[in-house]
Amino acid sequence: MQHLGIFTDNQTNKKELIRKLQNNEFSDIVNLKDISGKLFSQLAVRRFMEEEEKHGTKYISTKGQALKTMSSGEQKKALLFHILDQKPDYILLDNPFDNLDISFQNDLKTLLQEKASGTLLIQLASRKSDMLSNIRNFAKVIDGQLRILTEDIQGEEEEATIFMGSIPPAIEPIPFNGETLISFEKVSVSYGEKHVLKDIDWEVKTGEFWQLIGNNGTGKTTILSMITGDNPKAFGQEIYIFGNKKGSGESVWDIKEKIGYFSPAMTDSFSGRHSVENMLISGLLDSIGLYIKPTETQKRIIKDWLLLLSLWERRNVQFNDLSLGDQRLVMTVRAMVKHPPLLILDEPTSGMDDASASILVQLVNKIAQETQTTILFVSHRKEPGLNPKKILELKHTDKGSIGIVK
Ligand SMILES: Nc1ncnc2c1ncn2[C@@H]1O[C@H](COP(=O)(O)OP(=O)(O)OP(=O)(O)O)[C@@H](O)[C@H]1O
Repeated sequence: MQHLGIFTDNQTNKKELIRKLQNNEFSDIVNLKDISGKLFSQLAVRRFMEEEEKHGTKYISTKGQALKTMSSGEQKKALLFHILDQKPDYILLDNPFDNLDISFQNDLKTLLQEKASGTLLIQLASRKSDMLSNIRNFAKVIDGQLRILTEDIQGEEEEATIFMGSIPPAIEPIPFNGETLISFEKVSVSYGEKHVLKDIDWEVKTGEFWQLIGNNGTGKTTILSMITGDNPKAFGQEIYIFGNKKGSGESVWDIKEKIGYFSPAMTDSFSGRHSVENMLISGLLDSIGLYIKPTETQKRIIKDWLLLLSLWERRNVQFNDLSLGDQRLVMTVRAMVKHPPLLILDEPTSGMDDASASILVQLVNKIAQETQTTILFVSHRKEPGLNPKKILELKHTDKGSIGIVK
C-alpha cells in the first residue's frame, strides 16, 4: 500500500489541505475516489465532545467516562479505537502524535503499522521525527499545490534564530518577597475509584526553571488546576501557593495576579480582531478590549518586546493572521510582559513544527536566564533545547501518579 506522509509547517493551511484531500482534489498524488475514510484529528475529538454535550450520549467514550473529563491523550486513544472499529479504507491522520506521550506514541505506531496492510494511511506531520517509519512517499504543500518530495528532506538544516537584545524589564514589579512559590506535601487526588495523584511532595522556589513532565493522564493538568485556583480537590490538603494555604480564604485574584499563564487552548478561543501590538498591550492592562489607553511607558516596553521578536514591522497585523509559531511567541510574551513571579506555559509547543518550536524554546530559555520569574514549563515530551534546571516527573502507579524530582 502506498501510504503518504505530508509535511506541514505552521504556514500550511491545514483545514484547506484536509478539505481538498477529502474531496479528492489531489487524485494525481493520492486517489481517494469511491473509498471510505476517517479523519483522526484534534478537531474530530472536539466534534465528538460537542455531540456528547448536546445529546448527553457517550459516543466514543471508554468505560463510560465522558470525553470532556479525559486527559488529551486518553481522548485520542478513544478516538483511534473508535475509528479502527469502523474499518475505513483510509485514515487521514492529522499530527496523530501531538500531545501523546512516548509510550502511547509507540502503541499507536505499532497499531497503525499492523493495520497498515489493509488501510491506506495519509499522515500529516509537522515534526519530522513523528513520521511513521513505514511511510516511504512524502509530499509537501508548495504555493498551494501538493508536491511529491524527491529530495531527502531529513537532511534539511534547521534555521538557527537568535533573539537580538535583552528581555525588556517590568514596568512595576508584582510584589512577592517569599522564597517558596509552590509547596505540596503528600498531595493525593482521586475521582471515586480512580487514583490520579499519590503523595506528591514538591517545592518550587523563586527564580527556578522547572519542567513538569509525565505521560498522558498522569495528572499534569490536575496539578496546574490546583495551583491556579480552580480545583476543589486542593482544599484540605497541604498545598501552599505564594505562602498561603490553599482554601484558607486567600483570594483567587491574589493568586492570578502573580501568575502569567499560557496554554494553546487560549489562542484557539480568540475570535476578535486585534492587532499584534494591542494583544501585547492588553497583557499589561488585563483586558483585551483596550478600553484603557496605554501610557507612553507601556507603549515603549511593548515596542521593545516587538523588536525582540522581530515583529515591530508587523505590529499592526491582525493577531489571527500571524503564523501559528508567531502567535505562540506573542502569547508567551503576553503572559510574561508584567514579569509575574510565576510563568506557567502549558504544552506551549503542541502542534508546532520543529523550527517554530525551537524558536519558542529559545525564548523561554532566555526569559529564564535574564529575569527573576520562576518558570513552569509543562509538556509530555522532552523538548529539544529546553534547559530547565529541575524536572518534576509524574510516573503512573495503580495508586495514582508519584512525583520524581530530577
Ligand atoms: N472529573 C473527572 N472525573 C474522572 N476522572 C477525571 C476527572 N478529571 C480528571 N480525571 C482523570 O484524571 C487523570 C489525570 O488527568 P490530567 O488531565 O490531569 O492528565 P494530564 O497529565 O494533564 O494528561 P495529558 O497529557 O493527556 O493532558 C486522567 O486519567 C483523567 O481521566
